Amino acid sequence: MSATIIDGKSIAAATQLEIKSRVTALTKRGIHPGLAVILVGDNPASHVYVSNKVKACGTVGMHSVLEQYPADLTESALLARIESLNHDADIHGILVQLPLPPHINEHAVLEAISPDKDVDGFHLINAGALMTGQPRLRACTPYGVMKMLEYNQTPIRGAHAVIVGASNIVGKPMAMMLLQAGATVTLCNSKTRDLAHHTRQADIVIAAVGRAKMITGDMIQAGATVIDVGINRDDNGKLCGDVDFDSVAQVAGAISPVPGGVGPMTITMLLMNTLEAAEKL
Ligand SMILES: Nc1nc(=O)c2c([nH]1)NC[C@@H]1CN(c3ccc(C(=O)N[C@@H](CCC(=O)O)C(=O)O)cc3)C=[N+]21
Repeated sequence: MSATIIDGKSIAAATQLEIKSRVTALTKRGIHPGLAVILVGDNPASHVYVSNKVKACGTVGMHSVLEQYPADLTESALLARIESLNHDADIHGILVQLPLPPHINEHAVLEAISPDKDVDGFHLINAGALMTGQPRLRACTPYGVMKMLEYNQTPIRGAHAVIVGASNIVGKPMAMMLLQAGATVTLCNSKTRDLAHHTRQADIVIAAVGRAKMITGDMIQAGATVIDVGINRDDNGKLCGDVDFDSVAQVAGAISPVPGGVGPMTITMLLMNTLEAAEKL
């Protein structure tokens, strides 16, 4: 193995220290940053993620509330709850954990959150602001990936970045952030012909497809930086990413692992967004 490991856990810890001192400073001025997390239904993975987010708030000295509702909560009840949090002076960030039960319209819920409290960065206003180069609150996962690239000192200006996966929550905002930082961006999707042809030309590969170990060493240019956004279970039920770590680590210059890569950074940037939302006040 030759690649440098981009250790999301330690970058997350360092970033959380910075967040913590800014939270302390803000609290001294009488503003105590607060996050509300709403979980509807009983998806077991969501429970784990949500409790990790609430725990992380404690680590940086933020206030948090976790609201859990049964899977049959009506959409109008959820919208009413969001509206009340929009006006709650103790709450600076609102996160509604996805996925929602099928009877609830996800778009309607995301647009109901005040853009100033939309710490997921999923509201149309925040997505549009990023797209037009005036970023406000940014989607946490791609924001975290940018931090990881920065810590690794991966050159971005003029580099060719290939993103695999064009979702609204990762691929598309990732493309905008890399573009803004001066990369030439290729955004691949499930219909892309000859995916390996594209990934092999990349200085930076971002894997965000949701298919276990589908990016293999033969698809990577020697020395490239590879960031793995995937969270899957392999045949043995073990947590793994979209990148086949063992083969890619032989050729890449740097690689982020799963677990311990993008996941901890996603949570950290959620805290950063909540802090930024509170500081804006
Ligand atoms: N409104 C909303 N915002 C989200 O940001 C959001 C969401 N809904 N729904 C689900 C996904 C998933 N997600 C993760 C965050 C951290 C880890 C994480 O920290 N993972 C650890 C491992 C955790 C484990 O052991 O399962 C790691 O990669 O090292 C994983 C997944 C946020 N999401």
